[in-house]
Amino acid sequence: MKSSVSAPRVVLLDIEGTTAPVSFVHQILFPYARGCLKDYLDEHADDAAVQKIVADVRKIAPDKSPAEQLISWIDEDAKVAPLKELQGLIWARGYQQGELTARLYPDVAPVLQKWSENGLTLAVYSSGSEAAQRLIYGHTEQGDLTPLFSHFFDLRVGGKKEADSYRAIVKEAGWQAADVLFLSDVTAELDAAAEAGLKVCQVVRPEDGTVAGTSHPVAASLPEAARHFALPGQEGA
Ligand SMILES: CSCCC(=O)C(=O)COP(=O)(O)O
Ligand SMILES: [Mg+2]
Repeated sequence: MKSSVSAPRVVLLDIEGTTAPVSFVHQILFPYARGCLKDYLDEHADDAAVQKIVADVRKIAPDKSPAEQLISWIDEDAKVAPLKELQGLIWARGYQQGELTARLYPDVAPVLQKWSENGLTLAVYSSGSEAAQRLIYGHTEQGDLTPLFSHFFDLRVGGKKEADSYRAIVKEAGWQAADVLFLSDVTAELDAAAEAGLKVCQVVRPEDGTVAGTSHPVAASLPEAARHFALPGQEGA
């Protein structure tokens, strides 16, 4: 009997914990930004982008020095737009100078290639800024993967735990919610996406120690997620 459930046409992917190890983000990227932050703010004090970031930080936290506030946010892993914008600017220098290379899980690049070759639309939704997303996929150990993606969504559409953010994404991209599969390691993000009508799957990477939830399908890798949703790229699941 033919299934009445349609296969996804679009795969929307979280980054940290889904395509890139938490350890790469927390042990490489965040410390790199933390170490350079004060010097970067001083050296780029005249740049319009930095001035906007500092003004945005002052609006949120008027009683603290912007640099100290930004460092506190890094330490708390706060998903705050001005911090994410600044991290993207700082990491750009690291990638350009060859000090940073993005580590993805080994299954990721082959599956993304396979999905793209088979006509699936691929998109990113991460708390990291669009610039940071383009950097990470532009400088992977497997080369530049940015051409595989049609859209890069960040906190400008809203927080990842808000259903309205997913509604805004499908509207902006002109997709039908039911055609989109969202992959993330975070249950609250999946709850929000499911509330907006997206298909969802939790990626539970053993290396990250992610705790599996009970309300959504679970996969230990992208090939396993492909198998759940009858997508190509199931080899290696
Ligand atoms: C875009 S790479 C850096 C990721 C990052 O800054 C972050 O906060 C991770 O958030 P995600 O939404 O990808 O889990
Ligand atoms: Mg994540």
